[in-house]
Amino acid sequence: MDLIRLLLSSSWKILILAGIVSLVSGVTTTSLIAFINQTGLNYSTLNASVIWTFFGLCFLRFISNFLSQSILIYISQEAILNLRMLISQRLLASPLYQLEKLGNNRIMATLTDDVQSISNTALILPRVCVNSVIVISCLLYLCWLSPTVFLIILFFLVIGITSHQLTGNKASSNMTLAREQQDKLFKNFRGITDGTKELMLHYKKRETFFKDLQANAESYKHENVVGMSIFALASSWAQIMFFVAIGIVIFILPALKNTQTQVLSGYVLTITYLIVPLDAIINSLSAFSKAFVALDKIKSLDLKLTTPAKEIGFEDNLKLLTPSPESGEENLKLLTPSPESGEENLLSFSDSELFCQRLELLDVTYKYQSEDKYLFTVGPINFTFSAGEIVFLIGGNGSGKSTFIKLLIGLYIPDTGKIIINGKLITAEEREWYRQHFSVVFFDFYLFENLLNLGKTISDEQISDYLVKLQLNNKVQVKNGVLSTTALSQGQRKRLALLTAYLEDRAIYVFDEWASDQDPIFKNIFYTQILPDLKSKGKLVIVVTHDDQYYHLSDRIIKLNNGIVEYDKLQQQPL
Ligand SMILES: Nc1ncnc2c1ncn2[C@@H]1O[C@H](COP(=O)(O)OP(=O)(O)OP(=O)(O)O)[C@@H](O)[C@H]1O
Repeated sequence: MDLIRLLLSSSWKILILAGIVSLVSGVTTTSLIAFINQTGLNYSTLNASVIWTFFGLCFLRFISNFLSQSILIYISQEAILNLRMLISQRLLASPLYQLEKLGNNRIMATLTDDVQSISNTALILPRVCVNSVIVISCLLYLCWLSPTVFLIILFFLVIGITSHQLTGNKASSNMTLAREQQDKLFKNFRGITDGTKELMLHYKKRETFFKDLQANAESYKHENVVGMSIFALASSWAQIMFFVAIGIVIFILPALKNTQTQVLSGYVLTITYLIVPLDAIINSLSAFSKAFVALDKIKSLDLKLTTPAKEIGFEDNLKLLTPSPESGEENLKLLTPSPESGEENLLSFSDSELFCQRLELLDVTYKYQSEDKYLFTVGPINFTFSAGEIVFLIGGNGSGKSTFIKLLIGLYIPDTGKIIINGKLITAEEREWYRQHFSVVFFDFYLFENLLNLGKTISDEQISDYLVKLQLNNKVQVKNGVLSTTALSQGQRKRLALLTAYLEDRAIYVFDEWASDQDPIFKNIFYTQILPDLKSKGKLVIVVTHDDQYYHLSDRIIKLNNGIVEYDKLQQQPL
């Protein structure tokens, strides 16, 4: 509920307006029924003013109904937009280890399925609101017509709704189980997209994989069928309660109390009209139940969506997320920062701030940990790096090189120890700023087609020159800073990643096994031309490598073994 409050808090004024217009719409609907009831069945009172009043009410009902639905549609879509932005923003602000722990499947399932479930309710929410007003005003009208009839209807309404709620709880637990299966299904779907080649090649593997997928899909279907059927049962029961109520009013009431047929038909008209909106409300409850399951799932990601970023100690992107704790309003505004407000400038650091003379790591350690046990520890690590140095980081598989790199560049937060750049200690406040010193090509890099030339004035011609140097000019063109394609071989894509790093022109370069999938000629160019070129520009270059034939070209070699520095030596004859 906190989350819903937060999502709607930005549009509370429009929400009040929607409430007023919905009220007008509902009251007009009931007035129309009352009007038909009072005058329509009595032809002797028919005159011009009655007809004008009738058409006036029709017009008011049309306008207010249209307006209330439109406003509510706007509000619900705005809430979805805010939810998408909020989740994406908090995901980007979450510590890397938390995202790695959640895994891509859960994150993707939330960004697509959970947001979709909430979107579905957003589409029916306007109708539910308008229908609720109609039901309430019809009930009030009934109460005015006859308190006895009102009490009969209310009695059956309470029985219908209570029994619906009780069975609905059981259905919700099935919905929750179905949602759990959805996470597993997403894992299977990733297997299809990422493991297509392996699955195509191996019949047995494909068969086993498919069986697992089928089991998960069937389990998902089963839980949904059970959950939905329970809801269908509950809805049918609630609806039949209403017909029973009508039966009592028509068949039993006249026997107990002398009631005119005309008055009786008035009750029946009102009650019959009540059934349609009530039916719509009851039928939409299953969608709401699914949305609550989705909200719970989003909460379980522990992204702390409703807590202001400042209070939850997200060390990252603090400057991007500075909500006002009182209302949450500021939070939502900041989801779409406007250039005029200057908010976009908050994260742009001037290049003069981002130099690196000296980078020190003092007793830095990091532990991967699961609930109860430590899985792997890196450190304690003590290094001092200087500008214009080429450092090779070597070690066997699983020795901790990539973990060390993530620590060094500020993606992992050290458990103990200090990182100091140019004499400045890096604390939570500075971490975002600190990361801007690095250009990194990760082993599992991601290539953004259109994020090539950020904030720099580099012409397409200059970029084309780099493409020539990287021997990619026949494959890729650049127009307005956007690459024509990234559909290339793995080695060529890695060269494009290198181009991105080059254009970033940062103080420290880190390459995680960059050369491993380059051909011998380009591997040679990398070690003998590109690295010295960066060094000559005063960059600190850290290279994770297994290419021992080039070890002599570094200024310094650091070897890791089981997370600990095995040796750290300066080369006799560096480059
Ligand atoms: N997300 C993680 N959660 C838990 N343990 C991890 C995680 N990532 C890596 N590890 C553990 O940390 C150890 C070091 O991994 P790391 O990726 O740093 O090694 P590496 O030296 O880069 O290996 P390689 O040369 O194979 O890339 C591994 O033994 C692995 O078990």
